[in-house]
Amino acid sequence: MTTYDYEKDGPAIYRQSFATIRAEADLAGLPADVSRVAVRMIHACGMVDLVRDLDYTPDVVARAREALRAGAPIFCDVQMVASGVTRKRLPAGNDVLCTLSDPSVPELAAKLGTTRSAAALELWRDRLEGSVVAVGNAPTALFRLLEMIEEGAPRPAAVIGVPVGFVGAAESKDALAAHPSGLEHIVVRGRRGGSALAAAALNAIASEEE
Ligand SMILES: C/C1=C2N=C(/C=C3N=C(/C(C)=C4\N[C@@](C)([C@@H]5N=C1[C@](C)(CCC(=O)O)[C@H]5CC(=O)O)[C@@](C)(CC(=O)O)[C@@H]4CCC(=O)O)[C@@](C)(CC(=O)O)[C@@H]\3CCC(=O)O)C(C)(C)[C@@H]/2CCC(=O)O
Repeated sequence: MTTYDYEKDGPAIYRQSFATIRAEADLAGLPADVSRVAVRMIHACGMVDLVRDLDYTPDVVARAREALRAGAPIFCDVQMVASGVTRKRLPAGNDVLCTLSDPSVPELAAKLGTTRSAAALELWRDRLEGSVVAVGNAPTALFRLLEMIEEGAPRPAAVIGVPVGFVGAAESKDALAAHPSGLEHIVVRGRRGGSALAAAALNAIASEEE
């Protein structure tokens, strides 16, 4: 049997990863709190050039952290994002909610003529005010959130907007960044994104430790 020489110490793997990211990624222009979030996002996808596409409002990390400390719920577009949130990092035992699998959603989507991901946001309204929203997959969910806010829905405290893909992903993130409501946000411009990135950003925001 071949014996491979590889690192088996979990904390050592993390230390080495973060040191590599800090050596290779150009984090110099980022505020300290956004830089920590960027490191975690790069850690989740292995792309040190992600920083190039990162866009954010300067207070997004502070506002999201404040909301979480006050007990705000976290709304996720898909279960993959919700599953990636490390519960023990959450400062107030915050609820992590994904309404995509609610039995009412398929019918709602058919009625509204949209995806299930977008229709599922109709079930967020009651607790949307001051919440933290993490969109890692579905561009239609992010577009729908912006439409709902224009229609007068309550405002979340912050939005992690990193849907991935080729249809609507870049456009939905551009729309969030340019939205007249001035929502606090962090986005990865362009096609890149994904549930793992959304969860990593959320986990970094939730606790200050690296
Ligand atoms: C168009 C959709 C896209 N999905 C992508 C990538 C991935 N999706 C996975 C999975 C398992 C799920 N995707 C759904 C959200 C499903 N995906 C869509 C929709 C058709 C529309 C969303 C939109 O355009 O905004 C969406 C269904 C819907 O009606 O909303 C999912 C609900 C489908 C399902 O299983 O029923 C499901 C979410 C499961 C959950 O709750 O966690 C993948 C794992 C793909 C796979 O199964 O192979 C993958 C995960 C990517 C990630 O990191 O999250 C895209 C690329 C985002 C794509 C949208 C853009 C495009 O260019 O096509």
